[in-house]
Amino acid sequence: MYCSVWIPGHISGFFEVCIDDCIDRSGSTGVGINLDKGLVVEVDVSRSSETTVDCDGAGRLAILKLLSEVDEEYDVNVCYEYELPVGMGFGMSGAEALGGVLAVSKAIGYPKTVNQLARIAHEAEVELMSGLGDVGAQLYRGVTVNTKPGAPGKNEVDSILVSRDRKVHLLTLDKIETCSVLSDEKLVEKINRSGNDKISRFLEKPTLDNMVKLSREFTNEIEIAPEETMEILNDLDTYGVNASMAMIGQTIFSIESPDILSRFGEVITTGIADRGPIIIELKK
Ligand SMILES: Nc1ncnc2c1ncn2[C@@H]1O[C@H](COP(=O)(O)OP(=O)(O)O)[C@@H](O)[C@H]1O
Ligand SMILES: CC(C)(COP(=O)(O)O)[C@@H](O)C(=O)O
Repeated sequence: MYCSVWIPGHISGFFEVCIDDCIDRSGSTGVGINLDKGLVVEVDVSRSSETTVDCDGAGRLAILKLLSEVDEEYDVNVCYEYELPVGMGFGMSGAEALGGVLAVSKAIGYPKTVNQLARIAHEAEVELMSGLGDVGAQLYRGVTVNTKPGAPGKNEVDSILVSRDRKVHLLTLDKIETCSVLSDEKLVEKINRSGNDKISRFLEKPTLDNMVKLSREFTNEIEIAPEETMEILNDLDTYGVNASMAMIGQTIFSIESPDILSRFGEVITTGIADRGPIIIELKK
């Protein structure tokens, strides 16, 4: 049994961490952009005497959680085709988890709604601290505004529509392990103070340009950007380019002037996703 799915990449511009004992209330609020580059997850599944899943991280945990709900045992072979780099703030761990459960449920014919599946992926992400709001946002297209934290179905995600020709330009520098930031209490306090202010101010003027501007203020205030990233952002200021850091990775994103951005390294240009997850192929 085989299934392949596609999940959009997601950049968070600013966010607030909201951890609760109950997974349905645990996650984040914040504003982000779903990209038309993302992750393809392919799974090959066969019946077995013992369940095995041959990948790591959020994808593995999410698939194991899903399979713990069924009586049969399966061998799951997982293959990822990353259209964006991992660990650089593109929600690839969320895409692994969401893509994994969507593909396996289809492959084994275990019917569940999108929110039921996404809740499992969200739970895996929150348990590993590899993401908080990505899975909830990745179900949608465009620019997402997460105003109530929690598992998909219990959270509240609004969005803004932007013209199809808007692009996002990305300069990827290095990885930052998401859980290393989220497990630092002092840092989370700083993130939450700043994030809360940016979300309110975004809602007063919900535009893509304002999103990038507020993201940049957030980046300045939370002080997690490594020196090289901050230097490039400051240089971009002198050229009048509105840019910020993708949370949480050493990636600079901008919605203008790819020519100026490319003076600092190779630039990836992507559109803004006009769809959420899709099933590419299913073979029983
Ligand atoms: N606790 C963990 N154990 C194993 N793998 C992990 C863990 N946390 C994250 N990962 C894996 O590390 C990679 C990077 O995750 P993350 O830092 O969340 O970056 P991204 O910004 O791409 O979502 C992903 O493949 C994810 O599944
Ligand atoms: C910013 C982050 C907490 C992590 O994002 P990533 O590093 O891309 O997994 C995200 O999940 C969010 O809640 O907005």
